Amino acid sequence: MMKVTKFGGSSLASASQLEKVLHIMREDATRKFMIVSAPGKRFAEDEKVTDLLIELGEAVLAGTDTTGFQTKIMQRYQQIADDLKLTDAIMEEIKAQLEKLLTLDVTSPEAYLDAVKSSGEDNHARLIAAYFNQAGLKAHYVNPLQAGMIVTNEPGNAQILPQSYTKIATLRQLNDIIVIPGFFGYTETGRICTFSRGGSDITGSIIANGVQASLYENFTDVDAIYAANPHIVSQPKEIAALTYREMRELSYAGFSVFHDEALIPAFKAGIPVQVKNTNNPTAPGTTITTKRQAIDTPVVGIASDSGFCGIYIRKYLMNREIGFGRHVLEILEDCQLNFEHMPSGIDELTIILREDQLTEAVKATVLNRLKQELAVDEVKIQHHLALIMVVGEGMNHNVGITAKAATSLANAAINIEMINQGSSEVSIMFGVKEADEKKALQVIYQAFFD
Ligand SMILES: Nc1ncnc2c1ncn2[C@@H]1O[C@H](COP(=O)(O)OP(=O)(O)O)[C@@H](O)[C@H]1O
Ligand SMILES: N[C@@H](CC(=O)OP(=O)(O)O)C(=O)O
Repeated sequence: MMKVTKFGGSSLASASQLEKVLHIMREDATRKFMIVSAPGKRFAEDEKVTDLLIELGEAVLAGTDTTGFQTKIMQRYQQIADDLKLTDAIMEEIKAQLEKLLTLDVTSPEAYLDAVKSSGEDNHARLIAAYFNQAGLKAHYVNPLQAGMIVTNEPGNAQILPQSYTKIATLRQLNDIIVIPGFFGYTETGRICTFSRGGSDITGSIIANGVQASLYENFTDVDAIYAANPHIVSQPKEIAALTYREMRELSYAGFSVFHDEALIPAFKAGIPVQVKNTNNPTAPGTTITTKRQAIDTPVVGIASDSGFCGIYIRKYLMNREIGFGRHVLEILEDCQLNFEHMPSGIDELTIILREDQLTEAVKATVLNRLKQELAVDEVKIQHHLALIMVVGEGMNHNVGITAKAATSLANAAINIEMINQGSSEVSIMFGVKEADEKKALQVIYQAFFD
């Protein structure tokens, strides 16, 4: 039995948090691989080291003063090192690593920013390994390159390459605790490339798959995954068990507690994922597996996210025009736009996408091409949409889920802009105006859980 244990930024934000983490790692000898994030927030208004590093990198690229950011970043590590009474050697190493960032090649700004961002986890992994050894728990820092994390060359959005897994499997032969920084890998040409934000969860899942772990533990700052975002719904129900599919839907739709891309590697190797609380490690947490026992409640969770828009297209007899949909999607592809949903009717089609992709120039191109090449009767963009996702594997045995959610919205006088349900029936999406997002989530939650 061998576990991969990932600690998020909030679990590693200060010396007192690191003491809890040491205790967690020490009390279970099967916790062999440890994946770490950069120091996160110690309190609500605090700054994450990753955010400070992004500001530092942007200042370097803009040629503006960087000393303020350098000082703040060094102080975060120094404070931890001082409180844990670590030797000077580790801070010398971190200082040298940070100084090196200022001398790196900036010809590719995106690649440069990734190198800067990745140092948050890299330096923290070095510090944590040093701390464990000083406390008498043998640990080794292993860089993602040594670990075999080879990724695509997509800065800020890397994906693991399949050949990585063979090398990762050899990590099983190493002794003691292996501390691997999360969030980044190396391209085939040896450049650092990070996953998307929150991507240390992805590293943990990849390592769990590669070493064939018996469990992937993900330690964070809540007792469990809740049925709704606790910042919007007060005291939501804890979820004891979820399937990979449910979790992927929920995390993609707004449950930021676990990265949606972190499900696939664990799922492919059939490794259960357990989300647990560093501040309350005896709480059972949430377990994510292929199947869960007793699907008694049809809905397990409700997620929401804002920042979407809809491109509404209407054309009489659209349904008879072969290739119409393909042509619309080709225009989106040419503009490098990702879309999320595509609800349609006989003479109409809506493409839902993240609003931040639609710059004025892209918007003009898309609208012009739709008008000219497809001779549509009407095309308009609906801005500021939020999507509410009602998720549960049990929904396909239950009639009336859509009606129940829609009734709760109607009773709260919230207009439904659109509804979409995939044929797998694991989720139903409701589009509402951003201004209605919180209220909509609260009333749908009440309808299913109160
Ligand atoms: N449905 C949910 N269940 C639990 N936590 C949630 C949920 N939705 C959002 N969160 C937020 O996710 C946070 C944990 O994720 P994150 O900040 O990424 O943690 P970490 O620092 O461990 O990586 C929680 O503190 C909580 O505010
Ligand atoms: N530090 C990175 C990666 C990460 O996973 O962080 P956290 O575990 O704090 O969500 C980020 O902020 O995006």
